[in-house]
Amino acid sequence: MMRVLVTGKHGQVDTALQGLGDQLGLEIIRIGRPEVDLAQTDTMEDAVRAARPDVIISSAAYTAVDKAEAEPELAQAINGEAPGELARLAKELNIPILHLSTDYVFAGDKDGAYEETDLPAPVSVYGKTKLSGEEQIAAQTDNHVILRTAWVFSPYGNNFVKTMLRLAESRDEVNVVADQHGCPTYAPDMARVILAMAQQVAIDDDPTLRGIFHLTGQGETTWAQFAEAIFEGSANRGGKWVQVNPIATTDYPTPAKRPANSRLSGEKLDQTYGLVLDPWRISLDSCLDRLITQGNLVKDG
Ligand SMILES: NC(=O)C1=CN([C@@H]2O[C@H](COP(=O)(O)OP(=O)(O)OC[C@H]3O[C@@H](n4cnc5c(N)ncnc54)[C@H](OP(=O)(O)O)[C@@H]3O)[C@@H](O)[C@H]2O)C=CC1
Ligand SMILES: Cc1cn([C@H]2C[C@H](O)[C@@H](COP(=O)(O)OP(=O)(O)O[C@H]3O[C@@H](C)C(=O)[C@@H](O)[C@H]3O)O2)c(=O)[nH]c1=O
Ligand SMILES: [Mg+2]
Repeated sequence: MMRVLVTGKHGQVDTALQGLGDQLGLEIIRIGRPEVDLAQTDTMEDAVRAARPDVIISSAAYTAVDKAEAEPELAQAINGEAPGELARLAKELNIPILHLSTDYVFAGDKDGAYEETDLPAPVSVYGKTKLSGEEQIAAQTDNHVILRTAWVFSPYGNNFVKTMLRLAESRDEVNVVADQHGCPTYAPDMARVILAMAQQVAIDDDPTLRGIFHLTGQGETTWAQFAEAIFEGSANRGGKWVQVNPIATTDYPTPAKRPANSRLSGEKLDQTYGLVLDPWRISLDSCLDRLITQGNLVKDG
């Protein structure tokens, strides 16, 4: 049975990995706070070795994009240094490491979807620290896969879908930016693809399976259109409908700058691994089924 070490114990992606791993009969060992604090890299080694992993999935991160602007050192420790230490351990253990990164490594001024060969140029502290993590992984071991994903949503943790459903409880309309374009990605769908990739790299040393891959839901949207789809889906399930007023980014000031276009191309993943994620609208239906129809919003929220 493959032993998979995952960083993060309460996040969207680590929770989805645990759920699917259990179904597939894989041994998923999650490490995180309080025992392992990625801001204290010396807390990691014992826990990683004790897990005797066949593969490491580095998912935990400092993901509060706006707050990171005020805490750059902490964000760098967690998003930059900790992945480097994990990759050093992976190298010592002679196992592959799969590391989650973000669309926010890009500046957002490209016309089309970003490919793996496009040059990152992050415009936020979060984006800069995540790029540093990519670089530190690559510096430690060739046996790595960097998975850039985006706009992650799920029934777990904090995400835009749950924020919108929560806003619906107190508002009849909501202003949402309509000039930022990206690809919403469903955590359980990511888990399917990530575990398939992990199983493949664990048994195949082909270098073309390694390096950077973009991993996002099919299709694209804006935050405003995403919000509209969320409220339509809510209304279809007997939940509340809220009017979305599309606004410009300049009318929604935030501490962190976000890319105007961070759409990612999934072509390399499809061509190399033959893996694609589901269209985000289909996955949104699954997510809303779990949050509204099955009434998990309060329980998980
Ligand atoms: N969410 C998104 O929209 C996107 C995410 N990504 C990337 O995907 C990965 C997974 O994201 P997601 O699951 O959404 O993240 P979440 O914010 O849902 O979860 C983050 C996890 O990291 C853990 N963590 C944070 N700080 C520390 C620390 N100092 N020590 C130990 N654990 C820590 C959290 O633990 P605790 O509960 O204790 O805080 C939590 O388990 C991340 O690498 C992220 O950068 C990329 C693109 C989009
Ligand atoms: C809540 C809200 C947000 N917004 C805007 C702010 C922002 O531009 C956009 C999304 O807001 P959020 O704060 O939910 O999303 P944000 O924290 O920017 O999400 C990012 O998280 C990190 C971890 C990533 O890696 C990215 O891929 C991306 O998913 O919507 C509105 O316009 N109206 C609203 O009511
Ligand atoms: Mg946020």
